[in-house]
Amino acid sequence: MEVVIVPDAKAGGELIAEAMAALLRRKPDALLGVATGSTPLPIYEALTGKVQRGEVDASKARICQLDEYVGLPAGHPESYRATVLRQVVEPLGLTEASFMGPDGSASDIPAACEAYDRALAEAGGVDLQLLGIGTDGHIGFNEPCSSLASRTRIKTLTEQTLVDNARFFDGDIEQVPHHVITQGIGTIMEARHLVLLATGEGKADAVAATVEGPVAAIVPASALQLHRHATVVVDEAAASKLKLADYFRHTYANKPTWQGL
Ligand SMILES: N[C@@H]1[C@@H](O)[C@H](O)[C@@H](COP(=O)(O)O)O[C@@H]1O
Repeated sequence: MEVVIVPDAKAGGELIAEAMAALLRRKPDALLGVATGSTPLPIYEALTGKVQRGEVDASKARICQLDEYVGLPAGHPESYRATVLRQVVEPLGLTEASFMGPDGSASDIPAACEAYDRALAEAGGVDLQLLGIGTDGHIGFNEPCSSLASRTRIKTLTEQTLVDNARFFDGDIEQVPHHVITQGIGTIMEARHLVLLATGEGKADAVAATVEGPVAAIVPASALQLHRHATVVVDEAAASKLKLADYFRHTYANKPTWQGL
């Protein structure tokens, strides 16, 4: 696992967007797994800027979703499908034809979950999966004690996540769906490159447990320790509880430039 400490969220966004652009230059039809929440917004902004300035061609890129609420009416602005279309697909100049996501309004949820896992595999697998992290260490919507081998399936949100996400629903916790579909941890681990961005002091405990704690289902993001190509990008605030922060700074500062992320 590589840990990169950046000065702030904007620098993290720029660094990761450049890694995505480099991937698209090598593989124009790369399948990019995207995440929702506030954290990845600087990535999408930076990548859109690169596309608009002609620094990278994203016209063949394919985008896939990490997770989704269950039971929101189709087209609800806070569904993750609508969010990803608004924040990523449209700004990159893509259409829904380049986009894949699980169907949170399906009548047969287990079938929809299986279909999504199958669709990801049939698409050749995810090339680069962006991840945020919940304050409780979740990735996607894999809450603490999710199986580290889990596949895409339905999950129930913890009280903490309901509280954290109420801000997207007018601050009203009653409006936050209790159930979600999420790529499982086993599914996420099949992506060829995992890139987790965490910013702000509120994520410092979760980051420390993810990077320096034991691999344990109580901290779902700690599964990244078992991935062959996982990059954790953190700003100074989110890095503030890392014991090895100076080592991480040193290794990144001395990294050969050809290596990329
Ligand atoms: N399902 C999403 C996660 O994918 C995201 O990482 C997390 C953190 O969101 P934020 O980046 O807004 O803190 O929120 C939600 O729970």
